[in-house]
Amino acid sequence: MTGLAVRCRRVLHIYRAEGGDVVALSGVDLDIAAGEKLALVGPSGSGKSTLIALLSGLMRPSAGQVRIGPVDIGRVSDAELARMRGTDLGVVLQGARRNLLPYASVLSNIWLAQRRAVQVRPADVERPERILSLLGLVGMGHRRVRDLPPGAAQRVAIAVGVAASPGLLLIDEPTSRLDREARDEVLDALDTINRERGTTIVAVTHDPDVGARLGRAVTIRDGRVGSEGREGREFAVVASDGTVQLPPEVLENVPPGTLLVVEQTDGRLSLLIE
Ligand SMILES: Nc1ncnc2c1ncn2[C@@H]1O[C@H](COP(=O)(O)OP(=O)(O)OP(=O)(O)O)[C@@H](O)[C@H]1O
Repeated sequence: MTGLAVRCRRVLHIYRAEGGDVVALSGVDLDIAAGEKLALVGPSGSGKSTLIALLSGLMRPSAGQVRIGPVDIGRVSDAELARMRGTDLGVVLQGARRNLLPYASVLSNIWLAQRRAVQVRPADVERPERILSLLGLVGMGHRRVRDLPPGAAQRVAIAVGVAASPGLLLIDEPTSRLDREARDEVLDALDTINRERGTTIVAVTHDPDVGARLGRAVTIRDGRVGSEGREGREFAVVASDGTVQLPPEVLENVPPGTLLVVEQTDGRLSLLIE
């Protein structure tokens, strides 16, 4: 299927924990066009994995709207959500081998991932050999997953993630613990999938080069969109409630409660400390 667009509005997510509730996301506004590639970056604990879990339909938001294509994840039935997870949404968890059956062959892993889609929309499902070729894995179909080097295992995990031809591929840390060559092969594979199939790709990463390579890098900070990098420039982002996060280096000099005067002149917006 072709790429799916994503729309998040004022997304809030709270984990109910014994020691007290944790607000993991506190008003995320984010639009991703169909067929776009995007990196989610940000400090540890800022909410990236929570956002990916919501986009992959593993959890529903506590409040706000998460829309994948035409579907509102918060309102759709459990059965429909389960169908989407086996077909429209491809998920690659952190650590390639967590996504794979180690004693099965590469081709068996791909066939298993296609089972649901073969029943629901067979016309969209590509031959496994074609998927191997998309990911630069030609000739590896009969190898056992446990015998593969880390870079190839990561590409097999991605092959499994895209096996059902999803419109949205979500991938957590696609290049962590890979050497430079393997990392480039993984990034090339993501480019090929995006270019040839129009799949929307969202990757969580701590690697700034991955963010730069994907073209758009959204920084999640304190459970919200903190800033966005495009073509080497970093931008502040206005949220739907009108708030803007100041960059951390600016925030160091502006303690909470500081009064600012906002001035707008000829397309220029200035914040002045009184
Ligand atoms: N199952 C859970 N129960 C309670 N709190 C959780 C749970 N999962 C995550 N959190 C908390 O929610 C917040 C956001 O966590 P999340 O894992 O989404 O951040 P992250 O940006 O992905 O971090 P990392 O880069 O370390 O993976 C953190 O404060 C975390 O401790």
